[in-house]
Order: sequence, then C-alpha cells, then structure tokens
Amino acid sequence: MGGVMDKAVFPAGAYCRAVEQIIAAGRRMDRFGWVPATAGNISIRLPDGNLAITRSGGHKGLLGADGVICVDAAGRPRAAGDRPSAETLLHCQIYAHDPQAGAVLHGHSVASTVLSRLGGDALVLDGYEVQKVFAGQTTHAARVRVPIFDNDQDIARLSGVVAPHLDGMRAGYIIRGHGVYVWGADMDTALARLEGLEFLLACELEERKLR
Ligand SMILES: CSC[C@@H](O)[C@@H](O)C(=O)COP(=O)(O)O
Ligand SMILES: [Zn+2]
Repeated sequence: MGGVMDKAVFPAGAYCRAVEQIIAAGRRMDRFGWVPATAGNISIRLPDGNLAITRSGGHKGLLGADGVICVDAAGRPRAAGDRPSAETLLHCQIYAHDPQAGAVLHGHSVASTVLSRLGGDALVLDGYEVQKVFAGQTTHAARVRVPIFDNDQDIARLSGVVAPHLDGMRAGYIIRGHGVYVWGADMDTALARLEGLEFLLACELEERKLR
C-alpha cells in the first residue's frame, strides 16, 4: 500500500491532509492510553461533504495511510469493499447535526469507562479551570453536563438515543463502560476538547478514590 502522499491512493489534497491529521491524532490518543487494542475511531469532514474515517479494526495508534478510508455523509464507503469504523453512524450524526463540526474523535480511556459504570445519566463538571476548553465556557464557575448513554452494539439504535440530546451538548458525551465522543471545528480543536475532557474525567476519578 502506498504512503500518505501516494496520489494513486489519495488523489485529492484535502484528503491527503485529513489522512495525515487522522494518523497524527491516533498517535496522540495512543500516547495517552485512550485507544487500547483496536479501540477508538477518528474522522474529518472533507470540503466536498465526504468523510475521511478510520477503517474498522486497526490499532489507532499505529495507523498507516491505508488505515483511513473515505465514506459519504451517510457513512457509505466510497470504494466498494472498504469497511469503515463500526461506529461510523455516530460520526455522521454529529456532522449532520452540527454544520461547524470538522473532526470527531472517539476513545476508550480508563476514566470514561470506569466513571460511566458507576451509574447515572450524566457527569457534571463544576469548578474546574479546564472547563473553559469547551464551547461557550468562559469561567470555572459553571456546570458542564456530560451525558452518559447506555452502551449498545446496535449503533443505529444508539444514535437514536443520542439524537435528542445533541442540542447544546458542549463537551461531547460518554457511552457507558465504553468511551467518549468529542468533536470540534477542526482536528486541533477536537483534540484540545478531548484532552480537556479526559483531564477532567481523570480528576474526577482521582477525587472519588480519595473520598
Ligand atoms: C476493542 S473493541 C472496540 C470497538 O468495538 C469499538 O467500540 C471501537 O471503538 C473501534 O471500532 P472500529 O470499528 O475499529 O472503529
Ligand atoms: Zn468504541
């Protein structure tokens, strides 16, 4: 398989840049331990409305150019036989709901997995300076609600449960015992939000251990 710049595989400049950014994001998420085994998926919205998204099943910290494929806005692979992320529909849903969304990240951190298994339908973050990484947040003195949805292997059904909650979601969401979904206008913003959210979840976990 050719490299990222192999024009036979990736003819368009925007797609090439997206592939490079997705590979770099996967490495960064792996450094933090958020994509164990084959966990996690990553996408970027392309200027033509298609998505560059990780292929299903690979290690997201070890992605090569052939680990990223192109799907349309409904998640259908552009090349016959390509198998996009099993959770592609959740990416499509975010892009469809938020015209500003340019990149979506999904990881399986220990903190998101453990905290969401403790119960409840949301985690409320309150009083942390880092909350300001989320859209519209200008102070630590605010409550940021991160919804938790029960895990479901039927992704279409899961997306139906998530749908009514997407309006006003500032920090992304958590799937119980599974991981987080975070997005932003571009990959840098999405990564900053993911890093911010994971930092806050790690703080929450540490605090609960001390109680
Ligand atoms: C290690 S199993 C994880 C998967 O079931 C899934 O939740 C996941 O995040 C990765 O699936 P993928 O199809 O590779 O995008
Ligand atoms: Zn997952």
